[in-house]
Amino acid sequence: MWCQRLAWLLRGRRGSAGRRWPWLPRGPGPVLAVPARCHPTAPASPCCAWQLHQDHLELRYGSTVMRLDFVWLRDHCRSASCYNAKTSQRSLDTASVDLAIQPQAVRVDETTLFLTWPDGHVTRYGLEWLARNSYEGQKQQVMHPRILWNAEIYQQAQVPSIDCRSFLETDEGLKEFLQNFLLYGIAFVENVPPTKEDTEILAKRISIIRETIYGRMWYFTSDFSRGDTAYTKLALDRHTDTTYFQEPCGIQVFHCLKHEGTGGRTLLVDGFHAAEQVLHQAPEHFELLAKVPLKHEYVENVGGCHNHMIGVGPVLNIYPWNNELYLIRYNNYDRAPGPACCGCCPPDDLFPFLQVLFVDNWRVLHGREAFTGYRQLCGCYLTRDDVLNTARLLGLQA
Ligand SMILES: C[N+](C)(C)CCCC[C@H](N)C(=O)O
Ligand SMILES: O=C(O)CCC(=O)C(=O)O
Ligand SMILES: [Fe+2]
Repeated sequence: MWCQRLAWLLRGRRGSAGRRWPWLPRGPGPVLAVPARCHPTAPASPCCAWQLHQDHLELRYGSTVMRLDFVWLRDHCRSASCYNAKTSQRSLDTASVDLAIQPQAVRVDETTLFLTWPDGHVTRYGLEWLARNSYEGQKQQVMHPRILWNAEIYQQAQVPSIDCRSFLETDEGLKEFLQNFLLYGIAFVENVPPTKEDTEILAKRISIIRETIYGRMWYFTSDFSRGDTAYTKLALDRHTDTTYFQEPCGIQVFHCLKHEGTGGRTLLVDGFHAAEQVLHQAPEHFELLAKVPLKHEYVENVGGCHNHMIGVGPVLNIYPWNNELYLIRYNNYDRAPGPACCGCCPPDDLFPFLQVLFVDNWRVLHGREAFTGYRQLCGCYLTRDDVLNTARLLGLQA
């Protein structure tokens, strides 16, 4: 049961959350004078009918049957005194709504629901708006469309890299890039001059750079300037970064500026795909990975750098209200002493890259092969909200 529900949530659909608005009143209350019977609206809109119940209105609009609680209907009123359309903010004090409120009169025409409340206040709702914003309407929407991948799926999909100029200069280029990023959790920009400054321009096109203990834009090479394996020539097995932050960085940008030597290829694993495999093959392990909190820490005492960061959380982080997996925290290097963790990362996906790579650090694990010679990368972390904000402004579902 748990297993099945999670299976489709991994692919980014909305769950049938167990409980509806838990803060709404339930149980006996005054019964409406209007008997519960069906009110078809004008013959011109046969697709809409409604029925009053004790604490809610049932409204059928097209194929959507909505259960609209009276408190919800009063609270969401879009009249000028209840809602500021200029700021898109609610002005109504929700706490002032009588929890036993019932409308005095209800009318529905082809496009609009009209409610008159006991104090005479009138609320109007567009039926389209209700269908989009009601629980039932939202439940049907795909919240975060995703394509889960392994090496074969990703290669077959032939996801194009976006040209740097198109990314920087056109909304279409940026939108295509973000669509790929949202679907796969990784996306590439090609033909970027190999400098930190050019990489920064790309980062700023989609987000705000998240400054961390590593700085804002960083360079790194195998000089052990920081107390971390990333600053060596050693292989790095698959991991997500900053697991030792309370909120791990949302997105990581990598740009390989120079490599005179061998090896050093980037490994990428879609952690959500891996989680899905675990869910099917060993649901009890999935549950363990979702339940057992692990402590991660970053203890650094190298040169002038002194840091002690701690972040705690399970490997698989799941929203309790809809069972959606939203964040993977997996870094065996940075796991602090404590309970053991089950390895959860099946096959490796290998990517040589010279382009700028954007990685969803909440979903996709990265690593690298050991290498020889001089290898220099630059990059930065991005704030997740700002990337999603840019995507939404371009009309994408994020
Ligand atoms: C990316 N940059 C080189 C700046 C830092 C690397 C941080 C490495 C750390 N072990 C972690 O996984 O979070
Ligand atoms: O050197 C690389 O390609 C990646 C190193 C790494 O994991 C990191 O910097 O976060
Ligand atoms: Fe890393």
